[in-house]
Amino acid sequence: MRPTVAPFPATRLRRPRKSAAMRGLVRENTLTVNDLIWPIFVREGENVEEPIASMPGVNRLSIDRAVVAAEQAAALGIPAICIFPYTDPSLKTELCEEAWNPDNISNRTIRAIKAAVPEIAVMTDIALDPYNANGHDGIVRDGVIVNDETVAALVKMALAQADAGADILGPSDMMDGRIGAMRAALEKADHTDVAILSYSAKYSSAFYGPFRDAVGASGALKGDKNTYQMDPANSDEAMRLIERDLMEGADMVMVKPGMPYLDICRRVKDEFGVPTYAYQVSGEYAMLQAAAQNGWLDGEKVMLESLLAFKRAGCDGILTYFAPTVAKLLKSA
Ligand SMILES: NCc1[nH]cc(CCC(=O)O)c1CC(=O)O
Repeated sequence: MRPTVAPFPATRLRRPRKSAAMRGLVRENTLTVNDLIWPIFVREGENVEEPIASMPGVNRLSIDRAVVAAEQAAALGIPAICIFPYTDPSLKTELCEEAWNPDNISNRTIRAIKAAVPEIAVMTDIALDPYNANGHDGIVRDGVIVNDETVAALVKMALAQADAGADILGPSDMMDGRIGAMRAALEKADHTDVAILSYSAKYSSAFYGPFRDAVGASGALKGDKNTYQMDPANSDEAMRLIERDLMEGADMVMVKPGMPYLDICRRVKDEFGVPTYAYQVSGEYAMLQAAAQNGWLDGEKVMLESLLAFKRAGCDGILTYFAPTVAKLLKSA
């Protein structure tokens, strides 16, 4: 970069910060409603909005309420909604067959939303944990999460979601080879327009705790996910995973969690220049909400600041539980 700072007082870097008008003129990044993907949790029932204790302000919704949420999101201009299922414990098995049931809670929600609000993009989650008796993202044999058998199951899951009308598939399982296998299966099934947003750099993080409560996987999970999710110590490895998933047919890539991993977001954008997303995960949401509820932080301000930081780090969009709140704020601003 060429030097742009003449010696003081020729340069006074406070000049462009003098007023809101000046600050607006020199602002490098902005957060807009187009940057938001809203994750929601769905469950059985009718007219149900069940609070999740560790995620204040977030509810598990029955399908009819999820459709209303999608209508509200579309009215606010939110481009995409992402569906996560709370599965009845009686449907969880070792082989996770419910995951590719065309009529599971997730696939019925996709159909209901696409029928009522076709303009909103529907994203899904592809991983076995909500359907697995042991809470893992993959099939477990003799204590080992088996890769290739899991990929075969994930492909069935992906096809069922595409058949239900999903616009964006979100593989969050971290198995090897799953993007290529899904892409090939989608092509073969004539689902040529279904996008894959790969959770490529997904870390084995303690920030997922509240989410596991939300989908009812916390109690079931034995052990940790360290043999498939990434070591939080690594950064070069994330670049290899991103490149691998792009080469296998991912359209968009994700870094997860968000705020503690902004360095990874920046590297991905700089090295690959592809549509890059971050997930502001449940634990990040819980931290900000808890502090705001105690009056320790200004909730609205930290919400906006945390999301703007993702844009500055190079992200094209953010999955955030704050999506409807922030969309309303941006609309009224
Ligand atoms: N594979 C499931 C999945 N998909 C998204 C999240 C976390 C989202 C959040 O914490 O908000 C998880 C949890 C996990 O990997 O244990």
